[in-house]
Amino acid sequence: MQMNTLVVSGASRRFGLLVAEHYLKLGWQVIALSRQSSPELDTLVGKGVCWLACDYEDKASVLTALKQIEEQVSSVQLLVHNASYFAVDSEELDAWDQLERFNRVHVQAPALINYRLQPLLTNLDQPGLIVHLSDIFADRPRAVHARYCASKAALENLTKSLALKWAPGVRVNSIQPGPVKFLPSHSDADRARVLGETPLGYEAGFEPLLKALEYLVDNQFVTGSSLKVDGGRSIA
Ligand SMILES: NC(=O)C1=CN([C@@H]2O[C@H](COP(=O)(O)OP(=O)(O)OC[C@H]3O[C@@H](n4cnc5c(N)ncnc54)[C@H](OP(=O)(O)O)[C@@H]3O)[C@@H](O)[C@H]2O)C=CC1
Ligand SMILES: Nc1nc2c(c(=O)[nH]1)N=C([C@H](O)[C@@H](O)CO)CN2
Repeated sequence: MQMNTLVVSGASRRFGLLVAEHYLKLGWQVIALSRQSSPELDTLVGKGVCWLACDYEDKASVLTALKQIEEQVSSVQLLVHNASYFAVDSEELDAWDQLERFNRVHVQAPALINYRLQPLLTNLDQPGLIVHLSDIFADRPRAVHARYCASKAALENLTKSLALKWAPGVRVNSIQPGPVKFLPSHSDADRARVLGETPLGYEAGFEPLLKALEYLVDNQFVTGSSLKVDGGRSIA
């Protein structure tokens, strides 16, 4: 029986690393993309994960990774675009330059990879699945993150248009996380404020996102959908 193949970006740490580890344990062939590796990812490489350098801001880097993927596999069952650049609207970068960065990471690189790997994902018996990691802020933006939110909103729209375009051979869905895991840069005050705005009121970690991903993998009748995993923050 042919081995399932996962391609996941932003795999050096946090949620991307968890996804790579999870599917490796399930016996999948895992192709992990990131700008650099990490000690944790190196450990997974030692267990069989294929790491490819891929900078979502650099088209040449993405094209090189795509060539390497096409040389290694003849089909892909799951493609997870997790890579993300998260920042407030910059004082240093103007809207043009900062949106250039956000759009490359959240829109252009995912689109370039999706279009190129679509033939490897297409299967009428068991459609390949593309999952975009989006954000609840895509639908209900935060002023301080206006440019980040705009790029994630574009990713949401791309999710739906590609789901229409490539059905029934490929399914395309997004996951919209809420405050699942803070960054070290988040102050105690930030954390308290955010959790105060979240009805379930706690930092859930990445496991709920993994459960959402598994649901999308398992449920063959879901495409063009966005799954919110946010402790209720988007309705507060
Ligand atoms: N954590 C949370 O609470 C929330 C997360 N999300 C979304 O969920 C996803 C996972 O979240 P989380 O793990 O916290 O994300 P991170 O902020 O940890 O970023 C994910 C990865 O993106 C990679 N990355 C950044 N820039 C680039 C680039 N130019 N090219 C390639 N990779 C890049 C980083 O790896 P490296 O630097 O090694 O390249 C990093 O490992 C993200 O898409 C995020 O936007 C949404 C809302 C809330
Ligand atoms: N790439 C990332 N995007 C986002 C993160 C993150 O850690 N990495 N975190 C959030 C949370 O909503 C956080 O800001 C708490 O509200 C949004 N996007």
